[in-house]
Amino acid sequence: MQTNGHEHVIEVTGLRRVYGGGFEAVRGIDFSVRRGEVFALLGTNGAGKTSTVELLEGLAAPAGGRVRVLGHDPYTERAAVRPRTGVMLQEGGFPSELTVAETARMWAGCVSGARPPAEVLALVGLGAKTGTRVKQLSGGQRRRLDLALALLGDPEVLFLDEPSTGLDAEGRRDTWELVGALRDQGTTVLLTTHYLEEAEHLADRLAIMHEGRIAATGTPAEVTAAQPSRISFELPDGYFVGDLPPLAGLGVDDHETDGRIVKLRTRELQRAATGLLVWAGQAGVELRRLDVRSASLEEAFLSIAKEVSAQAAGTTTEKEYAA
Ligand SMILES: Nc1ncnc2c1ncn2[C@@H]1O[C@H](COP(=O)(O)OP(=O)(O)OP(=O)(O)O)[C@@H](O)[C@H]1O
Repeated sequence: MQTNGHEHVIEVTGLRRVYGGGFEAVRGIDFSVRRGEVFALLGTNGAGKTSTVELLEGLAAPAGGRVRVLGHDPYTERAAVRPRTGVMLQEGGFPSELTVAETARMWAGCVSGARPPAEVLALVGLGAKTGTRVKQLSGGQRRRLDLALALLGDPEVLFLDEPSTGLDAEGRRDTWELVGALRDQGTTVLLTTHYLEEAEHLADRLAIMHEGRIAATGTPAEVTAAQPSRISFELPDGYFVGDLPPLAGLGVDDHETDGRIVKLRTRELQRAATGLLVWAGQAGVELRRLDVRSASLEEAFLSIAKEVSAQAAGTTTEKEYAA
C-alpha cells in the first residue's frame, strides 16, 4: 500500500466487469489513487466509468482483477470499508415527500458518528432549503443534497459520480470549491465527470476511459502535453504559404490552409511562434487573426477517443503518458 512514502488508498489491478448478457464493460484496467488526491475518471458515454466506480464502492463483485480500498476488498469486506467512504451516486432516489432536513436526519441515522445534518447542509449551500420537500428541489439542488448525504459520515474516501451534472455555473463552482476544500483536509476523492474543464480544474491525476479500457492516464498537464499545440493566422496580402520560413525548421509538424487562413500544429510552440513573429517583423507584415493555443484536455480527449476507435479490435490501445 505504500509507494515512495505515498499511501495508495485505492488500488485497482486488471479489473474487469462483465454484465449478465456477457457484455464486458470494464476490460482489465489498472490505476491507483494516493491519500489526499483527487482522481478523475473521464470517458465517452458508456466507457465504463460508472461500472468501475460501482466496483470500487463494493456494489458488485469484479469478474476479474483486484480492487482494494483502504487496504480492503470493498465487496467481501464491505463492513470495514463502507463506514470510511462516502458515495454520491448518479441517482440519489430519496423519498420525495420528506423535507431536506428530514432526509439528512434519516440518512444520518444510518451512519455511525454522523456529522450534524444542519452543518453538512450548510456546507453544500442548502442551509436555506432545510424545510423544502425533496420533490420541490431543482435538479441541481438534489445533486447538492446527494453530496451532503455523502459527506455525513466525514469520509476518508469520497466517490462522486458526475457530481456537477445538472448544476448551473455557480453550483459547479461551489462544488469545485468544496471538493478542493475536502482535498485540502486530506480527503481522497474519486470522481467521474463529463466536464473536461472540471477534471482540468480539480484533478491531481486522471484516467481517460474508452470502451472499457484506460486509454491515457497522468496529470492533466501530462495528458495534454502529448497533444500538439496550434497556431493559426491570416496570410498577409500578396504572400503565399511558400513565402513563409521553412515550417519544418520551426518545429511545425503539419499545416493546412483554409482560404487565406494558415493552421499549424506543433509540439514546439515557443519555437514555432517565435520563428513566425520574427519572420513577420523582418518582412514588415502583420499576422492578422493570430491565434496561439496550447493543447487543452478537450483536444487530448477527442483525439484519444478518435484514435482508439480507429484501431482494430485486438490491437493494443493502452497508452501511458505518465511515467
Ligand atoms: N446492468 C447492465 N447490464 C448490461 N450492460 C450494462 C449494464 N450497465 C451498464 N451496461 C453497459 O456497460 C457499458 C458501460 O456503462 P457505464 O454506465 O459504466 O458507462 P459510463 O462510462 O459511466 O457512461 P456514461 O458516461 O454514459 O454514464 C455501457 O455499454 C452500458 O450499456
